Amino acid sequence: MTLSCLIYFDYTEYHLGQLKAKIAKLRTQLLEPPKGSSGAGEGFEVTKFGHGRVALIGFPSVGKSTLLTMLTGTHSEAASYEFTTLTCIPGIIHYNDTKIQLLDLPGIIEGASEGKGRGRQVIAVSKSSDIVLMVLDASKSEGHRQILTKELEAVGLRLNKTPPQIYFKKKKTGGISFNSTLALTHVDEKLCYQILHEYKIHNAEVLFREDATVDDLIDVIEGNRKYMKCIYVYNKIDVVGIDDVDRLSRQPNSIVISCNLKLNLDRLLAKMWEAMGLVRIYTKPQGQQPDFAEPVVLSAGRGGCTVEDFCNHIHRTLVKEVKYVLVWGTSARHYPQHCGLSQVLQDEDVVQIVKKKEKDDGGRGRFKSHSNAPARICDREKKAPLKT
Ligand SMILES: Nc1nc2c(ncn2[C@@H]2O[C@H](COP(=O)(O)OP(=O)(O)OP(=O)(O)O)[C@@H](O)[C@H]2O)c(=O)[nH]1
Ligand SMILES: [K+]
Ligand SMILES: [Mg+2]
Repeated sequence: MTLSCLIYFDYTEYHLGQLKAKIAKLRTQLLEPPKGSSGAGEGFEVTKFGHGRVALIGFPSVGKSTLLTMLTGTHSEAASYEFTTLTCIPGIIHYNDTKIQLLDLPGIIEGASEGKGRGRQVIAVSKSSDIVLMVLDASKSEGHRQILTKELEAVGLRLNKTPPQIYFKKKKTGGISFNSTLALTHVDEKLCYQILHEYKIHNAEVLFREDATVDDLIDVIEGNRKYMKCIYVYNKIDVVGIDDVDRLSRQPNSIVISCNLKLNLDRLLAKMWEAMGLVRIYTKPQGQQPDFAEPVVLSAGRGGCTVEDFCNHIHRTLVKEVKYVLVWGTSARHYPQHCGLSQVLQDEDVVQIVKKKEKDDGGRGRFKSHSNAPARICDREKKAPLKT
């Protein structure tokens, strides 16, 4: 069913929508890196390493370098003057049997997205990361968080947001078909046409599945937005009052720390790990103990990490050979559970692949010694021991 828009838009609304589309278009053109370059620039071309990448973003002198040194042990010069750091400095965090690359970056200021300071390079590096830690000085203006969010939004980064629920597909013919599954209050058919017209799109299918805004529609048409998780890290809580600490720590996606007093750094690591959505899978060869020393580490992504993702990670042709898999862990209803390729795996699951030509050994040779098994599996086995 199509619900057309019931509200009345005046001229200003249409005009504003068109203007927004024009600005978004120009910005995209402006930000395109020159052909053949990654957009990062000298001092910023750091090779990816480990199971995930985290960027430290913030105003100058909020304590980014101090934090990198504390969390990774890699020294990054810290000092009381602004712009101490001028390039990208990588370090490694070892956490939960995984390696996370942490990147220290120069401080950025208002206007960074337009190239002020090393803003462009810093933002290009953040875009290549899996999550962002926005480091803020707890004693400074709270407006800093909004300024930085705006700078990152200007270059297509969307922090702690999910992609708009708008289906959009360009067509070769047929004109524009505009539909929605609910009443819309921000965009109507005419406004949508005008915006598509701005992009010289005359044939397309548009379906609104939520009451999205003009900005959401432009994001979907532009298609190059990056949706990332961001943790707001309020540093230097040693110099502010307890009321401020309390207030800041209650904000969503936020954590308060003090590098000087080594306060709350373990909680920061746990929060960072959680935000990264990594899934550790332990493999168990036929008739042998699981390999608890080195997990296969995958990113859960939006749809979760499936058995198929796991197989593809090991070898690209493996999927074709799989009859089914045996799974132990929180994703299994009973031990071991026979699963297909679509089973969504969870952190610390144990997986044994049974290939088409192989005989199922029933998961034998498992967990004789539980000493180094993931805690969740040990707990479960204590309650209902496995038959071997
Ligand atoms: N009081 C207090 N000072 C801190 C803390 N962490 C860092 N600092 C100080 O803040 C100053 C700036 O630290 P840096 O680590 O250089 O900050 P930065 O964000 O890397 O700065 P730029 O590289 O210039 O952007 C230094 O004098 C640090 O000693 C903290 O937890 N409390
Ligand atoms: K500094
Ligand atoms: Mg620094």
